[in-house]
Amino acid sequence: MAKRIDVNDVNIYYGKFHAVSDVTLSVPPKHVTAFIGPSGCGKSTVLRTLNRMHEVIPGARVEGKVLLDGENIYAPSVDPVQVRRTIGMVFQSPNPFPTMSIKDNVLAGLKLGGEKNRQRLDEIAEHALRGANLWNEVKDRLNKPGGGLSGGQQQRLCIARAIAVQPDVLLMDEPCSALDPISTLAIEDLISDLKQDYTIVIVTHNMQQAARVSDQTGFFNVPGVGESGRLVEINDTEKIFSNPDEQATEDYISGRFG
Ligand SMILES: Nc1ncnc2c1ncn2[C@@H]1O[C@H](COP(=O)(O)OP(=O)(O)OP(=O)(O)O)[C@@H](O)[C@H]1O
Repeated sequence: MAKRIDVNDVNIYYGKFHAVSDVTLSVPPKHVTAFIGPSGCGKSTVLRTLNRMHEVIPGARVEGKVLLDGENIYAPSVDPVQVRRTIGMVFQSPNPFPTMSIKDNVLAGLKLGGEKNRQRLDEIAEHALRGANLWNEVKDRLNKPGGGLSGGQQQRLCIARAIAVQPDVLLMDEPCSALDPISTLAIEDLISDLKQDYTIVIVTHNMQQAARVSDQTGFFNVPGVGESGRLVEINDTEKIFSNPDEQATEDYISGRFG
């Protein structure tokens, strides 16, 4: 079930480096939210705090609250592994297990969770592969290695793996940056389909992509080298790209910097 995320006054550190300052934003369910901004402004860092992936980096820490339908995912009683199941992530380069079969790749997260019923696993694999728009291309070779698929197919396999565990939210960190234009369009179409069921947050370098796929867009910026990144503005995508509130957003989207 798609859920809402509220980020309240979040500050993010790598050791002593204060990488991102004072981020407050809301991500509505069944919408696509895009994060854009110049390199190093903290887009991926903020994305990783939304499912506690940030914590796997030694020395990294977060202050503030991230609420999933009102529950703070950083509360001491919350298990970060469970958070990462509920809030799934798709990475920049497709990262299937290359020698593992296509089906087992899709089911990797579920099997870790202990599900053993074969018929149930087959149904879930088909459902996830259909959801990721890959079923027709792979249904006759489910037992062949995931590494044998094209880059775009591998990325859709990773999306199938992420949705197989039935998350509430999908985070995508530049999911198309390693893909050709046709595979990119396939993933963008898929994102538009997936938002019927999921809350989606995507980091992208490609402003046209943000304009094409997202409902709201957050623009991040960093004032200078070694300074903290900040969220300059978050608004409806149409507004960000036509009439943003902040001059810095206007300058960025019109190509004056970054
Ligand atoms: N593992 C890390 N250790 C230390 N500093 C890091 C680490 N990862 C990122 N940073 C720093 O945090 C800041 C934000 O980085 P981040 O990768 O979030 O930016 P970004 O906007 O996603 O950049 P890009 O568009 O280039 O991917 C940068 O100054 C970066 O050097």
